[in-house]
Amino acid sequence: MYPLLKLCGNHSSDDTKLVFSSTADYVGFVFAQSKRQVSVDQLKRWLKDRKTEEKKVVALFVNESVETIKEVVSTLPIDIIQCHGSESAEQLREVKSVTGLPIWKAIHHNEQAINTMSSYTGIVDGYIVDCKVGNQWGGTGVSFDWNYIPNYLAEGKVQGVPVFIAGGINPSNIKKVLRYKPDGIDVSSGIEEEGRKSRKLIAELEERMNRHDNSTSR
Ligand SMILES: O=C(O)c1ccccc1NCC(=O)[C@H](O)[C@H](O)COP(=O)(O)O
Repeated sequence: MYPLLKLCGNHSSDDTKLVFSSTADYVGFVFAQSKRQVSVDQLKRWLKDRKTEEKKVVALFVNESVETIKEVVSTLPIDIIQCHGSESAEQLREVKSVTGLPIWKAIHHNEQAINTMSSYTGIVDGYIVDCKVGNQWGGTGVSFDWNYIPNYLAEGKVQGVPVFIAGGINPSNIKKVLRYKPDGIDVSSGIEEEGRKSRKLIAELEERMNRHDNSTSR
């Protein structure tokens, strides 16, 4: 079984075209402050000619107000809201109740991370376990210690929700992370060349995940 694949941080019309022609299950767009930040108007244009029902579109926020999140998701065909900051369980409950959309929470690997995860039990619909570097919340290209992956997967199982592994995954190390059998993987920097999503790197990633057969039946 393949893990689910999320390709995140798409920030141009070309990136969007590429990831929609890939075998990714989820395509992610960053609304938070970042070199990959997108605006509602840009995304409206880029998604106009895409068959958005073929992929799930994920909107990523960092410590954003409920009002702004509501505005973004009511204007665009967003399927999932990903909160990638230090949002509390109560804040996520409110986002979920106001938008009616599934919520994924990023968990930044550290000694308290499993406790943090359990504080969201029953509220969130999935997790992205990522690496925090300095004041950057994500998209760093840096991996955490993958020996901890089984602990995160076990907590996801207890909660009955999928756990995606993120942070520094690329075509060269994908085989290693797949050995842990994560529910999903989330990649951004590892499929970029000169800051843009690369057809070649996406193809290499898919090749190493053996997802080619799948793409024809989607
Ligand atoms: O991608 C960003 O620039 C970003 C900025 C602020 C918060 C989160 C961000 N990205 C989150 C993602 O979903 C990435 O896919 C994830 O962090 C993995 O990134 P990478 O290590 O570059 O593969």
